[in-house]
Amino acid sequence: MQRNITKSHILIAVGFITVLVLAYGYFRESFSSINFCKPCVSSEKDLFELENKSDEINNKDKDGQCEKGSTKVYESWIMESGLKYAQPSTLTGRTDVNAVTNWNAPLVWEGTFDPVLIDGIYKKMDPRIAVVVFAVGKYTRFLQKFIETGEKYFLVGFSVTYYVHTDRENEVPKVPLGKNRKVTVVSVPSANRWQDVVLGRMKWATITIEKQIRKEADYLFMMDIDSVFHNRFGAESLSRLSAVLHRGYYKTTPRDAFPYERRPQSKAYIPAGEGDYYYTAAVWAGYLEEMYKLVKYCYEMSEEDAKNKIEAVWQEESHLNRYLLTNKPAKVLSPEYLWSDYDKVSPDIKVVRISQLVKNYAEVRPNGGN
Ligand SMILES: CC(=O)N[C@H]1[C@@H](OP(=O)(O)OP(=O)(O)OC[C@H]2O[C@@H](n3ccc(=O)[nH]c3=O)[C@H](O)[C@@H]2O)O[C@H](CO)[C@H](O)[C@@H]1O
Ligand SMILES: [Mn+2]
Repeated sequence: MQRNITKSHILIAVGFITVLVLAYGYFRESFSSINFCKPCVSSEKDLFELENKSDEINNKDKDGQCEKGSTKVYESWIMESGLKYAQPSTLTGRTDVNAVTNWNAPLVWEGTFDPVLIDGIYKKMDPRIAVVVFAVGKYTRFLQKFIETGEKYFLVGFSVTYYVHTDRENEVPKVPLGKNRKVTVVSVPSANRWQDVVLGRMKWATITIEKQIRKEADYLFMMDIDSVFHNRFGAESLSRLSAVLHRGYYKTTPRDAFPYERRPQSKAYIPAGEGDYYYTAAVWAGYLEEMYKLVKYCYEMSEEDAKNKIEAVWQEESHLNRYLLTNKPAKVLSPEYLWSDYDKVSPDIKVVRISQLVKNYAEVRPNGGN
């Protein structure tokens, strides 16, 4: 009897200790997560929500405060009081285009936002924007115009850093920059195939984000360098994840005719009957950590493909489209956010904000071709 009682006691005691240990683990996590980093927000009134508690904890400095930029900016929609702008209407607006996706995300066109208001809202959050571009081999020739026009039109008044990845550092031009804007040069190896540069962007961007950008930015843009800004490209482009409709397929192309990867052997495979839109890989953007996840995904999937001796039909663009099929973007940007000088501007494009240059593929690429 004595022995039985002792046994039950031991069992109860063990059970009790287990509960205590589990409870400790649980509460420890909750306590850490509610100890969030107020000093990271630019003012008391700017209520950035902070997520991903583990990142947040890891990034605290020795005073227990967050380094600026170590957390993600979560969007508050607080407007500066007294800002003057036109009254919004519930009845009038763009009727020639659809301004909302079927998952209820904004589809952004000229005329669907007020530039003063939207910039005002985002400026209040004071986000730091990273623009990741590659200029490998002869593509350094595009840097001057890209940065020069970027300074005129791209997120003017915001903090912007262009991370120029190149194998020809001495060819990076010195372009006069606005306040809180700079160029950071990152050295990458040369390549013999343009396909390797294009895909290599995913690898090198992953590395630069891990080593540097993560500490320095809240939003990240991935962009082709062979482009020129022509008009305002502002805060309406910012969201958790923003993708741009490819100008070639946005009007009437049936989804089965999108140039998705169609071979099941590739990780980028999208079967017939699926897909929303065809997005370009020449402009995509989002919260730094969301973009990190996506860039790394494209890198890892292309590595998987390489192991299986396959390369997706449009390289990282195919993987991007595969990802965005299941992970819907928070904003879809119209082709105003990447047009091409090869194409006549269509009447629904009221403003070309940035456009790809006509280039001699055979001359500019290391292995020619297009
Ligand atoms: C408008 C559009 O849809 N663009 C996509 C299309 O690119 P494009 O045909 O516009 O390709 P591209 O020649 O511009 O290459 C993409 C980018 O890679 C860099 N680069 C490329 C080659 C090189 O030798 N050095 C160098 O720096 C540079 O930043 C360039 O802008 O197809 C590519 C994949 O095939 C990518 O998905 C591009 O995003
Ligand atoms: Mn391009």
